[in-house]
Amino acid sequence: MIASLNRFVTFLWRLTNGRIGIALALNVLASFTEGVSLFLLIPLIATIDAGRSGNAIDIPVIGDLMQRFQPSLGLLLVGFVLLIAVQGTLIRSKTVYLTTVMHHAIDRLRQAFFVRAGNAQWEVLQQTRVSDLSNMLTVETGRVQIAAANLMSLLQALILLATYLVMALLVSWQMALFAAVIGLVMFAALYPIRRQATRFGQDVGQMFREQNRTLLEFLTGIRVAKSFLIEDAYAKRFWQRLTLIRRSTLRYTRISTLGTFSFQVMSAIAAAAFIWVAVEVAQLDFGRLIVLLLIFLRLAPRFGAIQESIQNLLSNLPAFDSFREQTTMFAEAAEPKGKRSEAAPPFTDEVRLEGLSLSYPGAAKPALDDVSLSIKFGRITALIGPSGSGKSTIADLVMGLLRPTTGRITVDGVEITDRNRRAWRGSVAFVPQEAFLLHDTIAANLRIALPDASDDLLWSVLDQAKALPFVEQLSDGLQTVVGERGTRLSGGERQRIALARALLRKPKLLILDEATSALDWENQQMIAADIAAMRGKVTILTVAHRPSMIRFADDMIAIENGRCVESGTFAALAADPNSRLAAMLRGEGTEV
Ligand SMILES: Nc1ncnc2c1ncn2[C@@H]1O[C@H](COP(=O)(O)OP(=O)(O)OP(=O)(O)O)[C@@H](O)[C@H]1O
Repeated sequence: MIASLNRFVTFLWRLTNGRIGIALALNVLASFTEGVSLFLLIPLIATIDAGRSGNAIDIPVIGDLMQRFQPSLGLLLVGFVLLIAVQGTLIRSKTVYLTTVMHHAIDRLRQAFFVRAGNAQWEVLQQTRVSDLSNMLTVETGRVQIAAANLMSLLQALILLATYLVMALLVSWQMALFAAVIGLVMFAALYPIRRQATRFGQDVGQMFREQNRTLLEFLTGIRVAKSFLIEDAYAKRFWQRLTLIRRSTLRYTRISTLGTFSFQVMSAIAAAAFIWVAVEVAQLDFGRLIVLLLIFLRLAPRFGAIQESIQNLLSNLPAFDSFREQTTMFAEAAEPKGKRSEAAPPFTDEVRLEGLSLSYPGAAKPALDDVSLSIKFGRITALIGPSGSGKSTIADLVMGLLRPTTGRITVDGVEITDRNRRAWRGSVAFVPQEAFLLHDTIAANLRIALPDASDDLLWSVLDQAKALPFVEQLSDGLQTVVGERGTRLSGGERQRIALARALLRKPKLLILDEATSALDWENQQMIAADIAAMRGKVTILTVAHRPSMIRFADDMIAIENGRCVESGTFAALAADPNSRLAAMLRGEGTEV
C-alpha cells in the first residue's frame, strides 16, 4: 500500500512536471495567512478586554510585533479582513491552477495509454478484451483522477494541520501536544476502516470491468442478441452486475460513514477533554483559550478530511495499479517506430516463409507447423484449405501482424524482424472477411487509408472495386453515412468499399481473406475479373474457399492441419486430377 502510494506520488509529480508542487506552495501560503488571521485574534481580544484576556506580549512573534507597532483596534480589524481576503484569493488561484494541471495530466495519461495500446504487438492486443481497454480509458482513468484529487486534498489538509499545530505550539505547547496525541489516537483507531477501503477499491475495479464487458458484448452483438431473442438474458446479466456494484458501494458507504460518525463522536469527546484540561489543568487565560479553541475547532474537520481523503484515496488507488500494469505490458510489447525501426525491403522478387511454425497462447497444438512457401512478386497466389487449417494465420504472418514462433519470413531475402515489421505492414493492404466500416461517410471510410486522397481518386478506386454504380445512386454519393459498422449497406456493398479502400493504399501486396465471400455470384465474377486485371501491377495473395476467387490465380498453395500440403502453378495443379485444386474445381461444378 505504501509502495503503491509512493509510486503514485512520484508518478503525479513527473506527469505534472512538478507543477503540483506550485499548487501545494500556494496552499501553504493560504494556510499561513489563515493561521496568521487566527493569531490576530489574540491581540484583538487583548485590546477589547485587556483585564480578562491576559497579556499577549509574552506570546512569541505576535507579542514582539504588538510591542513594536502598538496597533489600534481598527487597524487590527482591517488587517484581519485583509488577511482573509488574501487567503481567499490564494485558495481560489490554487484551485483553478490545480484543476488545470490535473486535467491536463490525466488527459496525457489517457493519451499515453491510447498510444501504447495502438503501438503494441498484435499478439498482445489480441489477448486483451476491447471492453477492458475501453474500461481502462474511461472508468479506471476516471478513478485515477479521483485518486489524484484525494491525494491533493490529503496533502492540503496535512499542510493546514501542520500550520495549525505550529500556531498552537506558540500559544501553548502543552495543549498543542495534547491535541496532537488525541489526533494520533483517533487516526490509529480508524485503521480497520481504511483497510476496508483498500479492499473495496480492488473489488470495485473488477466489478466495473465485468459490467463493461457485458455492456460492450451486448452492444456490439445487438443484432445477434435480438435474432436469438436474448435481450432479456443480457438485461438480467447487466442488472446482476449493477446489483453487485450497488451492493458493494453501499457496503463501502456504510463503512466509510461509520468512520465519519466514529470520528465525530471521538472529536466531541476530544473537544470536551481539551477544554477541561485547558481550563482546569493548564488554567489558560481567556485570549489564549479562545484562540486554542478556534484552532482546535478548525483542526477537527481537517482530521476528518484527512481520514476521508485517505479512505477515498485507498479505494481508488488500485485503479492506478491496474493502469500501470496494463501500460507497462503494452510498452514492453511496443513495435519499434521512428529511429528505432528500419525501412521495409522494397519487394521486387518474393516473400518467403521458411520452416515457419506458430502456436497461439494456450492452444493444444500449433496452428502452423513447419510451413515453407513462396509468394512471387507481380503474381496472384491463392491459398486454399479446409476451415481451421491455418490460412488466416498465414495471412496475418505475411502482412506482419503476427510473429512466427519459429522459422522466418523474408522479403527479397531480407528477414522481417521486430525492427522492420511495422514498415513492411505499410506496403501491404488487407481486405478481411468482415469489412470494418466506421459510422461515418463513404469518403471518410475510404480516407482511413489515405487521408489526403482527392474525390477523383476516391471515385477511381470505387470504380476498380466495382462500387461506383451503387455509390453514384446514393442521394449523398460519397457523403452518404454508412451507419454503425456499415449496417446501412449490404454485405456485398460493404466489402466493395473495403476493397476500394485497400486499393487506395497502392499496396505492393494485396491480401484478400475470403474477401468476396459476402458477394453474390455475379459480383464475385466481376471483382474476380477486376482482380485478374491487376495482374502484374500489384501482387495478390487471395485466401479463398470458392473456386471463382482462385480461377484467376497464377500460383496455388494448399494448407491442411497447419501444414503446406501442395503448391505449384495453377495450370500444373489444375491439370493433375489427383491434386487438391482439381478436387476443389470439380466441386465448383456442383456448387454453381
Ligand atoms: N487468436 C487465436 N487464438 C487461439 N487459436 C487461434 C486463434 N486464431 C486462430 N486460432 C486457431 O488456429 C487454427 C487456424 O486458424 P485460422 O483462422 O488460421 O484458420 P483458417 O484456415 O483461416 O480458417 P477459416 O477458413 O475457417 O477462416 C484454428 O485451429 C483456430 O482455432
